[in-house]
Amino acid sequence: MLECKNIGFYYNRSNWLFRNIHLSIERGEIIGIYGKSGSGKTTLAKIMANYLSPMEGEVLVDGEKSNHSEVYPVQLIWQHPEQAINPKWKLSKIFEEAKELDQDIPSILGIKEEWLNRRAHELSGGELQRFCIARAFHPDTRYIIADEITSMFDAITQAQIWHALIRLVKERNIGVLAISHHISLLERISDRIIDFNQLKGASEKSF
Ligand SMILES: Nc1ncnc2c1ncn2[C@@H]1O[C@H](COP(=O)(O)OP(=O)(O)OP(=O)(O)O)[C@@H](O)[C@H]1O
Repeated sequence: MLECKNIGFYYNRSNWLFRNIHLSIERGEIIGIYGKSGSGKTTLAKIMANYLSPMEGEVLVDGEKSNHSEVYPVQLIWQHPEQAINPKWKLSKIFEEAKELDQDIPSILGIKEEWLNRRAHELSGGELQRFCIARAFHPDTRYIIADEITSMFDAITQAQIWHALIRLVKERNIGVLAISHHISLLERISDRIIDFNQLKGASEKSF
């Protein structure tokens, strides 16, 4: 289980962004989360993926705090794939770096052989995002935080990407936190849905 226990965070000492966040994600479960722009969803995602440290509380991954191992078991996928991939690299380098990736992952995600010889700016955002998703499926990954990962794409691309991602996480028993402003998308993909504002307001309740 991926657990947020009593998490509190601020960027500015005089103004807590949120406090008392309690949230648990089981392996194999997909939780959808929505909420007002600027409410702190991306910040919580960064805390859960160990990019930021909370001022209060702790994140436990299957009962353990981060041990700063090489590959963190919680992988974050961002909204903007073009910012997550070095523009100078040929895409084949993504897979050269991620040597331990299962062979079947690129084809499940619809990654075409011919894309591997191109650089990031020679692919569309939807094509590029498939590489970011593939890379997140390291054998050590147990949880994925998906922060608005398809919001820039058309409905068909969005459906294709989520269809593949759900197949991969269910096969591998990976827990997912999906952040989106599109509640209709969350309704289609999630096992349960949480309003981030409720999460922020719930001092005692655990989600
Ligand atoms: N590095 C930073 N330094 C200072 N303030 C920040 C920083 N990053 C984010 N913020 C502020 O923290 C608040 C929460 O931002 P965050 O990106 O977590 O919200 P969000 O709920 O994900 O928003 P959106 O739905 O628009 O993506 C915002 O007011 C934002 O301006």
